Amino acid sequence: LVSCTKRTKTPKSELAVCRYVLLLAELEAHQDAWPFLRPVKLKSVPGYKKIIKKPMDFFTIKEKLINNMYLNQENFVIDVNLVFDNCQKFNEDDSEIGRAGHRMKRFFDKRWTELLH
Ligand SMILES: Cn1cc(C(=O)NCCN)ccc1=O
Repeated sequence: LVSCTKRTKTPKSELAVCRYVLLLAELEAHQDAWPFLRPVKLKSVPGYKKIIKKPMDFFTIKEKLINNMYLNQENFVIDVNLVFDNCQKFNEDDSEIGRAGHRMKRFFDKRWTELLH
C-alpha cells in the first residue's frame, strides 16, 4: 500500500490509507460482519438486484482500497455507509441481518471518530 517510489502520495493520504486498512480489518473481524463480507448473491436473494441500486460489501471495499481507488477519505466512508444503508433498506430492523447492520454501523461510527482524533 505504501508506495516507495517518487510517486508517493502526500504523507497525509498515506496515513489516511493506513487508517482505512486498519478500520476495514476491524469491520471484517467483527462477529456481526458475516452478512457483509462478500457481495450479496443477486441470483439467490430474491428482489435484491431490483431494490438495491448500488450493492456494496467489505470485500469490494478492500479491493478498491488495494487498487488505490479511494483518493479522498469521503469516498471510503461513502462506500462503508452504502453497505449499512443498503442493509437498512432491504432488511427489517427486527431481523437477524437488520440487527447485525445496526450493530456494525454503530461500531464503525465509533471507531471512525476515535481514529480521527
Ligand atoms: C447484507 N445482506 C446479506 C444477505 C445474505 O444472504 N448474505 C449471505 C450470508 N451468508 C441478504 C441480504 C442482505 O441485505
